[in-house]
Amino acid sequence: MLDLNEIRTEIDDVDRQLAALYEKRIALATKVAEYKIETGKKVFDETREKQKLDKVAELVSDEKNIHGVRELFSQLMSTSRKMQYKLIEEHGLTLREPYETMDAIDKKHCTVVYQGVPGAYSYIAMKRFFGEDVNNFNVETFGDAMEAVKDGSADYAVLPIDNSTTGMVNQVYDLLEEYDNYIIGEQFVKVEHSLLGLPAAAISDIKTVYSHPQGLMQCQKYLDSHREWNSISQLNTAVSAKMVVEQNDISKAAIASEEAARVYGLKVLESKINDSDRNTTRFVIVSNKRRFVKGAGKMTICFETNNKPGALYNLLSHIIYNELNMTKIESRPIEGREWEFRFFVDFMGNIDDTNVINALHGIQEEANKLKFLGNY
Ligand SMILES: O=C(O)C(=O)C[C@]1(C(=O)O)C=C[C@@H](O)C=C1
Repeated sequence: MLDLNEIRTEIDDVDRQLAALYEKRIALATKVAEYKIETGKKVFDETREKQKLDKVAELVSDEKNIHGVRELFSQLMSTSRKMQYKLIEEHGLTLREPYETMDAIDKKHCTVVYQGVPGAYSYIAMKRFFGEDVNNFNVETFGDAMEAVKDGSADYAVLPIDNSTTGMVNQVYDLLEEYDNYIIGEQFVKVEHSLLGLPAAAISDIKTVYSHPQGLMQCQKYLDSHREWNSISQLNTAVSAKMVVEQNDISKAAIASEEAARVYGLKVLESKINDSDRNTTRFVIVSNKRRFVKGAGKMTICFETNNKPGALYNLLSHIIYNELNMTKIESRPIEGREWEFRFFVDFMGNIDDTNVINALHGIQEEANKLKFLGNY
């Protein structure tokens, strides 16, 4: 019978040696870092790492250990790189582009653009974030909103980015990558649909219901209980409300927000008719300036990787190693490159935090392309 304690004592002895050797190795890597600081040579040397892994594979006597020893040394070199990035940043050699901070967003003296029409959920998000009296205008598409921020006709745009039921808004993610605009705030809005009719209408009068396809889908159960109604898709929930007013027909109703009822003078025939009472949309506030609120606690970045095993794992390891809490990851196909993806990652932290700086330095050096999208 083997004695577990005895084996563990031997393991402890091996680990003591490993820890001492690890320290010796890191001390040498520190010297390499000093050399790289002086010469400006990049930390990540892919060729050297490949040679190293092949070399250590030759050093093991049992073939079964090749895989393990390669993995061990790739982790050792990964940690060595992260230590070097930290030293380089401490030396003032940052890869960060300049940015400004502000105490707060001046919500009184700004112009805000949103996509849609008054009463739409973007309009509600805008009012919630900037206040009722905000100076604003609306445009037809998300791209128009990004353009208005880019050319300065609006200081900020309010754009829906994720919904708790239906997921990411693909187009907004793609626009964030395309434009040099930055996220400086976010606003969550609980999406609560109501059935809106003309002031003279009663539920028993309704024959036709207008809404955005999402609005119809999110109220499927309610609509199933009124199968005699005819459902018709429209561009927008608020546009549907506007149509009910324009057609002035008591048999027509819209599924939209109560805010839309107020804006268009409609009557709420039934409120909270959505199937899930946890339906929430996250909106982002976007600016063309790299100016972030002091103490902002969430970062959004976007990066591309090679289509190689472990590439994503390696990039995310910078977030883990620097003890940052990743809250979201999404991927989108890269246009023109079949089956290659770009990743959007949210993690908690401020652009001035040392661990954020070190993680970004590592990702910037090791990703094909890193784009910093905001701090809010
Ligand atoms: O040899 C170097 O250039 C180092 O920076 C050291 C080291 C290592 O730890 O072995 C780390 C990173 C490089 O990608 C390659 C090797």
